Amino acid sequence: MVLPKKFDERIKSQLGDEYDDYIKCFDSDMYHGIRVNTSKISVEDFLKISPFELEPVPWTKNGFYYDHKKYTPSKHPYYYAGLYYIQEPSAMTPASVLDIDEGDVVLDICAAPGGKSTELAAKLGGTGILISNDISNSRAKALLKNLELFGIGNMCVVSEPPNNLSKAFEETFDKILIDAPCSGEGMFRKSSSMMTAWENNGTELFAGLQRGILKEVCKMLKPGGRLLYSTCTFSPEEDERSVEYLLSIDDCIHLIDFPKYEKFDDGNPEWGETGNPDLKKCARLWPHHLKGEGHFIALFEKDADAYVRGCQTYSFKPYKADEDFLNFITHVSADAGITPGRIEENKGRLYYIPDGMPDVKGLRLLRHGLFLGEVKKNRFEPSQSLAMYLKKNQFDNVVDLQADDIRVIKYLKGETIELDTESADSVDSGMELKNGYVLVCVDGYPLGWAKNNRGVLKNKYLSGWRMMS
Ligand SMILES: C[S@@+](CC[C@H](N)C(=O)[O-])C[C@H]1O[C@@H](n2cnc3c(N)ncnc32)[C@H](O)[C@@H]1O
Repeated sequence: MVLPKKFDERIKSQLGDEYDDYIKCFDSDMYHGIRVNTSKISVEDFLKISPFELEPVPWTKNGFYYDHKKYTPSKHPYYYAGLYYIQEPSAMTPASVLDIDEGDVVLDICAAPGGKSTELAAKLGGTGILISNDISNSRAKALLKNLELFGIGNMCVVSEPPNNLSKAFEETFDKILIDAPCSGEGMFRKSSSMMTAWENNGTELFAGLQRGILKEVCKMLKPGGRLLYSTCTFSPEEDERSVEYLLSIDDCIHLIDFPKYEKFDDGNPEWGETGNPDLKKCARLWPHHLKGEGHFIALFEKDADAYVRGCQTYSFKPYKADEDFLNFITHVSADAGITPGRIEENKGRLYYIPDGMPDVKGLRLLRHGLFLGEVKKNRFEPSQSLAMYLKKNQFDNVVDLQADDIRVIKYLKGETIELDTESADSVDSGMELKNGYVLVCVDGYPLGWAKNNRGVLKNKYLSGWRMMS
């Protein structure tokens, strides 16, 4: 492994005696992990059905290592059911360190493709709101898909530069995550292209970007709110010195401690410019100390005075439901929480707007709330996101197949499937399958829609989500 020369010199001086241990890491493969989507399934229940042998990631409750030579979790039907996210284990740390309380309004400002947003959303447990942003529109599309796959409805996906967000969301958020664009030194083992990018860009470019983001983000945090800053790089300019930058521009913001796994290192005041001893409150994850690729984490809190500004909530003209939609929604149980008074219509597309949604008008939105489906001539077509949002028992016409049933793969590939009426595929005992929309599930977890006509299921799985070969 030939590391970029400038990086090699710097890391040698940073690590001193530990340099050789760090270099030895490149003799072995990177670590691979999955993180259980606790908004769909508890860790305990997932472990009962897990198709993979798993080993816990010691610093997060729902993270596990898997053997990537043995398993391909991205091809299993449970992945399509949104039961887990495939994530490098140290990247699981930021969202696990940022505590989320019921009803929080949360911003993930550099969110794509959603590794941390999906966990923040799961921690909200259907309460509050998550605003997930990424400056790159194409990356924000992948973010939206991952949030929808996770079954998240109380969210908004935005693609804006931070200065536009800070104009719209003054002191709005209880929690903010900045998983900053960085030089990615912790990704060198994952891909040698990261080293080429490092050589082309260096660390200064990212340090500048990070300061631009931090400057805007501190304006959006509520008094008493918490902000987590993370990178997957080791360079002091982007870690301790970015933290010092934030402390220098806002007197109300200070670093706070958080519980650290025993193999996390403290931040290093000597790598900053001010020698601020509080930098020890940050955490550094090094690949030669633990089973992960590396990360840097800093947790901040904004001083709270008596006054906490509320946020202006989104106002909309509630949709006057037409008959086709009303017919469909009778099949959805009330505990799914889709109250007709909070539905907005835009050119035939219906969105459920969760309570407490901030005013997002004027922003470049990819999604606000839960996309329910489209009203077409004489019919309502439910969306893929609605299928993923619902629990099996919240729809009254369900086909539940087992993961090893060949028809699951056929369904995910977009094929028509036939039901074996003899063996009663609809697991809901006594429930007779009706013609019309059915929620297709795998082992009790929704995958998408199909339209039943006497045991023949016409495939309605979203074409862009289909399983390839
Ligand atoms: C480290 S990645 C985020 C990974 C993501 N948090 C996850 O866990 O999947 C950084 C992201 O920041 C985005 N980005 C870069 N500059 C930005 C800016 N000024 N404002 C918002 N996002 C930005 C990039 O497009 C990139 O997707």
